Amino acid sequence: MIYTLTLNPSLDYMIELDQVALGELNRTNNEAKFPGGKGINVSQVLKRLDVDSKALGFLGGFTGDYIEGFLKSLDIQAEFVRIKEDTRINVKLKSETETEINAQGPSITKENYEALKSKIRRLTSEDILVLAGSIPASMPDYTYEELVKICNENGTKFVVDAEGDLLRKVIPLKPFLIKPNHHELGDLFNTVITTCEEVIPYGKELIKQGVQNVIVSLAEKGAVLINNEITLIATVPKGKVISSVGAGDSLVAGFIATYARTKSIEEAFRFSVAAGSATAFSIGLCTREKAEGLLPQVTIKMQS
Ligand SMILES: Nc1ncnc2c1ncn2[C@@H]1O[C@H](COP(=O)(O)OP(=O)(O)OP(=O)(O)O)[C@@H](O)[C@H]1O
Ligand SMILES: O=P(O)(O)OC[C@@]1(O)O[C@H](CO)[C@@H](O)[C@@H]1O
Repeated sequence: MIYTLTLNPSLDYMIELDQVALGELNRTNNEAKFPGGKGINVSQVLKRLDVDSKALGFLGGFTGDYIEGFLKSLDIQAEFVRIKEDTRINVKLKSETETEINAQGPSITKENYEALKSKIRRLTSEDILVLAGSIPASMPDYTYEELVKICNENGTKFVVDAEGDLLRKVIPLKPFLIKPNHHELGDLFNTVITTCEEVIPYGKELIKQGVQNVIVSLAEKGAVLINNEITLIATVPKGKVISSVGAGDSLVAGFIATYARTKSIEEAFRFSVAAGSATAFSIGLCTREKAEGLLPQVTIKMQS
């Protein structure tokens, strides 16, 4: 079974305005609410690709009820630890450019965390755990490290989509896949990366340090996959970006779903890029049809 873990889910409140005038009253042209948080998005895209998963994490308050109800209506299995405070609300503002304001998240008690850990302890070598997104500010930055050590004890494969120290600390623990974007990769190595070619030496260094597969996304500039055997560079489809929220999560879901079906890294990478772009070109997350429609535009080049 595929499990997704969202320790800091969100109700994503998307608002569209022609222009934002700071310090003035602004009125929207359009608004929408979505259940969000990276792991929850991965579960939603997996569902659209006909792959079942179970969503884990923390949910609380009216925002937590909304997300739980929404997942239920989509027939996505979920087993969240209920917490006292409200799940956060993240604001996604679309005007001439995209701006995101992500909240820090609720307090998590020791009991909440213990309850979560006991769920992770039940996973086996047949399972895969996707740890995605930030963690509530009240939790320490070794949280993912602690959780993936439990995975390693039980032979559970794991994928991490996170940034900064959360990501850094899991690298030696041999994740099956990590998916930093080029900014996040640059942060890991204290440098600035702007092209697919510049990604390669840093990606290879991550493989040396223990990562099994790394996909680095560079939005419209392409994506790079590196493992012990191959380095692949993908072109990205062209189109009108409606909202890129969840594009990275769709890439992760597209990769996992296709790899599970075909065991081909190259096919999985190609579909993952199409799925990421299909989301960027949609309101909300991609559909299977939209991703498949973009596949012919994704070309893969093998690098030495
Ligand atoms: N402007 C764009 N045009 C086409 N495809 C895009 C664009 N932006 C994102 N994508 C698609 O989405 C994938 C992930 O995008 P990106 O590199 O922005 O990841 P991310 O920063 O993790 O995304 P996010 O955090 O917004 O979910 C890209 O590999 C690409 O397939
Ligand atoms: O604050 P985090 O956890 O890093 O990111 C959370 C978030 O921006 O990621 C998803 C898109 O990838 C959104 O649904 C959500 O609001």
